[in-house]
Amino acid sequence: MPSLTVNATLAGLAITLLVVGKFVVHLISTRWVLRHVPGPRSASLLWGEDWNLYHHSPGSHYLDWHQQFGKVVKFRGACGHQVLSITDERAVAFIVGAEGIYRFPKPDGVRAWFQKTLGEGILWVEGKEAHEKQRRSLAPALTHQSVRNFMSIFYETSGKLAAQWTKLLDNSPSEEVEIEVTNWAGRFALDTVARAAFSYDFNLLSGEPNALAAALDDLTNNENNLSSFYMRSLFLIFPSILSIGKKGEMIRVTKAELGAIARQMWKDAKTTRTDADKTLMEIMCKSPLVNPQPDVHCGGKMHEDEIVSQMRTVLSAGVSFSFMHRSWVLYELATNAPIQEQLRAEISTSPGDPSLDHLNLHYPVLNSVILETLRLHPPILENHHQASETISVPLLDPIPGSSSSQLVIPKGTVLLIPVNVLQTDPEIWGEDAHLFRPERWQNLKGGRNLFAFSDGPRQCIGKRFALNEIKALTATLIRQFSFRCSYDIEAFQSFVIRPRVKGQGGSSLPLLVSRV
Ligand code: HEM
Repeated sequence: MPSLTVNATLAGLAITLLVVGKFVVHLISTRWVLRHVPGPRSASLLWGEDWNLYHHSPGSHYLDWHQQFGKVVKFRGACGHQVLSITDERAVAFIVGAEGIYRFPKPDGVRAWFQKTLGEGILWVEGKEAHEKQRRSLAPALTHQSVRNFMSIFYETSGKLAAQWTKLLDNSPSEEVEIEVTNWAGRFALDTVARAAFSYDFNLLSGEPNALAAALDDLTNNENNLSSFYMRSLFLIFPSILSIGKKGEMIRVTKAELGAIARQMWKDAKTTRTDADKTLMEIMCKSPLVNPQPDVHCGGKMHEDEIVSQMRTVLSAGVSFSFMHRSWVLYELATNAPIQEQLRAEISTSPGDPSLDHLNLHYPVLNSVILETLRLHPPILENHHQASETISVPLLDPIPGSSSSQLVIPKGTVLLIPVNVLQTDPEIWGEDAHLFRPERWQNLKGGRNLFAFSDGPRQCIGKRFALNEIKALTATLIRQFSFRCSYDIEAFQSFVIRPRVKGQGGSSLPLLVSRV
């Protein structure tokens, strides 16, 4: 027996040494290949730049570094691992485009996060064939026509939110009430996406507490505490950290709860035949990939677990990626009174709820406000990738001191595309790029694209859904309410970029709301 224990200990030691040895060899060889790439000196031996990145205004270091070192910057993350931050247009287009995207998958840690929280759905899947299969099954549910059909849901949930805010004003002795907008934006997002995806009504807009909504929020709300920092910093190199502690338990519980709802909805969709393709689930159900014979009930090519992961993914992406955008739109309107007035005047020209086409074609102020907010407040700050092999990437501008228009990225290197740097580049957006100026979108001469939804074969498949949902909500709210902000609000790094009252912990956006 003792010899068994000794053998097991020796085997454990050997495995640890092997893993550490591989990590060290990787560090040394990567450092050698990337030695000519400029970047900041590491602030800490253990945490590299992670501590600074986490505790300063989101993205501010990326702005400084790219201004100082150019369009390819090297820095160290935790335990000395090298990270490349890339804004070179040609390199970015290559990495996220058809040629690069499957050779630059998501880093193992990011995939582990999606697998543990959502399952093996489209945000987790890698490899051209497997990804395209999942994407084809979802795409019909998020086309222009499908989103057109969801407009009535968008207006209905927007109306419910407006009714709740009216009730708060009715019950207030004052003509103005302070409303914590991020909480309502989360409720709105979950109710809307669940209605569109499954015809399921969480009824969060009733204002009652809801355990699932709270769990989803907790999962992605970091509040700059130490344990969140360790988790965020280490999961890219040691993905197994996601299974431990309070956060690990939270991840398991939320995944199980979302899964139970998705499974029930899947069962209902299999047994309920409808003539109209109403929900995302029904549309997926009729996809030939899911159902080889469209006239029989669902089943067949996609496994039930895959469908459940997919629905969990849509719910989570539809909420977590997008609900802060709603908050930032209201924040920008509250702090830019003339633009708020302009928008209200534009919306008031239409008596009822404008159709999707009408919204997109005849409301230039609304459209520019939505895009300008996404430009200045991209919910996802960095787009992460990892080289699956050693790859030579084309550059528009050679690295300073070099004449080569190619950058060799060693296998295993983690790289990121800082969205805030791309979207505030003065060369593209002008010297006032840091300012909220929606009118810039009305005089566009082409060539200016947002990167907030990424690009290429893996760009956001819910982009149309997200944009039209926020337009319906903004049009509904601006007609009825006026917004002011009396706090100093700052952005902070969480899963997405959230607002909070300056110096306070959790995410919050208290706005003063009154009737128009
Ligand atoms: C403002 C709102 C949103 C933003 C900024 C956003 C942003 C993004 C980004 C950057 C990606 C690429 C992630 C990557 O692989 O690196 C993505 C992917 C995705 N998004 Fe969105 N998203 C938003 C809303 C939505 C909504 C409302 C839905 C669903 C209804 C959705 C569903 C998805 C899905 C399923 C993917 C995976 C696509 C794939 O891998 O092929 N998103 N989103």
